[in-house]
Amino acid sequence: MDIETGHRKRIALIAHDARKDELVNWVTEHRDTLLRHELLATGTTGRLVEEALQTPVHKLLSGPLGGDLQIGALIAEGQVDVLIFFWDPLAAQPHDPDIKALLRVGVLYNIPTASNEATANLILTGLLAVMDG
Ligand SMILES: O=C(CO)COP(=O)(O)O
Repeated sequence: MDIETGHRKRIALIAHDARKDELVNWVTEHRDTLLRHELLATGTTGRLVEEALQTPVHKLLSGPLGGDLQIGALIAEGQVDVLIFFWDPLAAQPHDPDIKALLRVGVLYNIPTASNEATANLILTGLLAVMDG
């Protein structure tokens, strides 16, 4: 897959079902900043973000069907700059091994990763602001 490179950063967005509303609210709040970058997401999350922002999102498979692994592979290939992953701390997921694999490569490749709004805000206001010059 070719994700546009250059000045724009590639931001992967993922949320488990119990936290999708939280992610949709967050992307809506930060719409102007996010629209300056390239967005990719797991299937269902991507559809919701597209609807909320009215902008195209590169959608991978749904998480339980391999979407986490696809985003992990893109991280390994150097095609993701930021990972925003609102995972569910209260419910077991059937694809837990895939989630672990994604989080593992995120650490391995030193990808700024947020699992909650507080950290996601810091990444946007800090890291992306610096990146944007
Ligand atoms: O399960 C997910 C991440 O582990 C998210 O997948 P969806 O965005 O397809 O719901």
